[in-house]
Amino acid sequence: MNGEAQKVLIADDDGINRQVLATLLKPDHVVLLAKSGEQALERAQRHLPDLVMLDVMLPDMDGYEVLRRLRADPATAHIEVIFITGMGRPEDEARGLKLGAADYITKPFNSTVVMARVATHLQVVRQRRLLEHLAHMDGLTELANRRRFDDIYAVEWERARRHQHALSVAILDIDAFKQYNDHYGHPAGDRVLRAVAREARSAMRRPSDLAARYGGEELVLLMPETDAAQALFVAEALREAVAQLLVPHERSTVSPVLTVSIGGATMAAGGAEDAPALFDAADEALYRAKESGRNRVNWRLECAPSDS
Ligand SMILES: Nc1nc2c(ncn2[C@@H]2O[C@H](COP(=O)(O)OP(=O)(O)OP(=O)(O)O)[C@@H](O)[C@H]2O)c(=O)[nH]1
Repeated sequence: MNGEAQKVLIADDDGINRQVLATLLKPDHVVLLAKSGEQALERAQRHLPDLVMLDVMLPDMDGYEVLRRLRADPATAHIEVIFITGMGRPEDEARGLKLGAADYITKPFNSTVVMARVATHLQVVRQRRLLEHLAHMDGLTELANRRRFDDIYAVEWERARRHQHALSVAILDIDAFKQYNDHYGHPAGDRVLRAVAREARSAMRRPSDLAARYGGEELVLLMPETDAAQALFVAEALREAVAQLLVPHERSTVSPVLTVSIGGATMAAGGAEDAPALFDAADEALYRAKESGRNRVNWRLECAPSDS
């Protein structure tokens, strides 16, 4: 995450200024260019740069208006903006900063100072991203945490409903994990949880798939645009992959090695269950997988389409 070059959008109607700034920034950053306010907004929305270097005087709208519009759109609201301008009066600078600009640089500028300020602001962006990432992550398994799952689940459920896509969700529970902890110790239990999490992560092949840690020893899998047959296949492969880790579990009544049970449910394209009902169906399927002997996958094949 830290190694990627950060994107800087330079919005200035003066070709020479654009060139000078681009030459300074190109060695270490991905540079995008815009000549007008409209172009700056369009590029910002499309490329989501980390930082915008914004001239106050643009032909179609002033930089303050560009900044206001960036802040008004949730997708671009958090992009850092540095004003870079010939208007050096303190009131101009105060106005820019009040609107939420990170910095204000007056022309003619000193290249070394510009570079240093850009580096400082990009560092802040990097640290903020890292904090956001950590806030969404479970520390033990490095999977997404429950909060992250709940957010993504709500978004994907709504997307599936709107576009009439299938949506599959599964809950995985380690079998006889209490006995594992009791017999092998909690640190060994943690190692096992991490190993199962690694398998869950690698079972999630598509970019929109998500594996998350839902609670103590429960993981959840979210598979958008995946019908019941495909999701069941993935879940079965994951169950098998965990068994194939061949982690000895002397106290399990299910198998001599560590196993998992998985319950899943699929909202069929056009189905109209609500998001909690789909999750409850997966939970119910997990309960049945446990009840019928563990080390198995149980699927609620299709959620009933709505009557309406
Ligand atoms: N090592 C470790 N154990 C955890 C963690 N979170 C929860 N657990 C343990 O997971 C166990 C869950 O136990 P139960 O809910 O009884 O489930 P189980 O023994 O797997 O029984 P079945 O699911 O019915 O097969 C408890 O012993 C918890 O202490 C964790 O982060 N690390």
